[in-house]
Amino acid sequence: MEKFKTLEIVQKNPNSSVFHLHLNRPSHRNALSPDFFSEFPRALASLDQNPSANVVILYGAGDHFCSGIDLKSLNSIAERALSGDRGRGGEWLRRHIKGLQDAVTAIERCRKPVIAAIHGACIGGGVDIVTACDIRFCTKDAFFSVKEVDLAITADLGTLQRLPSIVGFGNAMELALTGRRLSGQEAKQMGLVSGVFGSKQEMDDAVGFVAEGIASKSPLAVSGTKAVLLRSRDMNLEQGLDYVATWNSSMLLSDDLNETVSAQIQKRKPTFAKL
Ligand SMILES: CC/C=C\C=C\CC(=O)SCCNC(=O)CCNC(=O)[C@H](O)C(C)(C)COP(=O)(O)OP(=O)(O)OC[C@H]1O[C@@H](n2cnc3c(N)ncnc32)[C@H](O)[C@@H]1OP(=O)(O)O
Repeated sequence: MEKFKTLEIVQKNPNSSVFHLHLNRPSHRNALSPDFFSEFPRALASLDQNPSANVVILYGAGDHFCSGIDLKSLNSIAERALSGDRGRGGEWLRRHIKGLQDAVTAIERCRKPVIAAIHGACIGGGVDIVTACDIRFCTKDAFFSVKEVDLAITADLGTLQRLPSIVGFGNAMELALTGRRLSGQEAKQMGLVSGVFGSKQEMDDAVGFVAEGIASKSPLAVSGTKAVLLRSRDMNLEQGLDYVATWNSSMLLSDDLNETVSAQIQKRKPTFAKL
């Protein structure tokens, strides 16, 4: 497995198909550096391609989940964009931002579900990341902030596009315009997270349980559910129904379907081939 500077992939239990991906720069509160943006899509692609991995849990190492963009990297971005011709600098900046967006969207490109387990701060770019995740849980001491507006930035790595369908348009607008801190408890009430836990250990245990449950299901059906829900989010009802009919016309009649039916009749747990 590739070694990363800003990330660590851990398979806690060799018999489990749940893999952990740690944002691993705790001395900087897991601030998102240029190295992170090149490593993150590679890490997710490797998990996508790893037949032993069915589910990924995303954690932050140390006291916080993520402190957002590495503030020092913003200077070098500005310097590069402002050196030389304005138009060409702007064109470079547009491509650069799209590259950063692409790194976050790697979460959605991963066919396996990615679950965010959030403790401490989840700020700015951290919110971009967790809103691209498939499920979110947090501790009661977690806090969230769509902080960009306070740095004179229009958030540009996905929060403004993904947050409204998670918490509703009005809540997303209020959070993004104020940049205010949202507590773990309020994040649960708003629907940003599916559960809030008293301690990190409690969250780790509960998230591990949820992940193992998903990992025990047909990997084909799980990846199909992720793919179809994500595409349907961006389509109207008719297009979404058409898309899932086409999807299932090629993937419904799998060995996994026979296996689940046989297992139910034989009162045993089903086993599935890897994806
Ligand atoms: C093209 C643009 C694309 C994307 C743009 C995204 C925008 C954003 O992400 S906006 C959000 C930016 N982030 C912040 O404003 C958060 C800043 N950090 C904090 O508020 C706090 O550090 C904390 C996360 C609440 C944690 O507090 P604490 O535990 O007290 O740690 P500190 O002592 O503050 O920090 C320790 C150490 O980490 C460094 N650090 C923290 N955050 C960042 C960061 N975002 N970038 C770079 N470095 C960071 C901090 O400077 C300290 O370093 P020392 O060298 O030890 O002093």
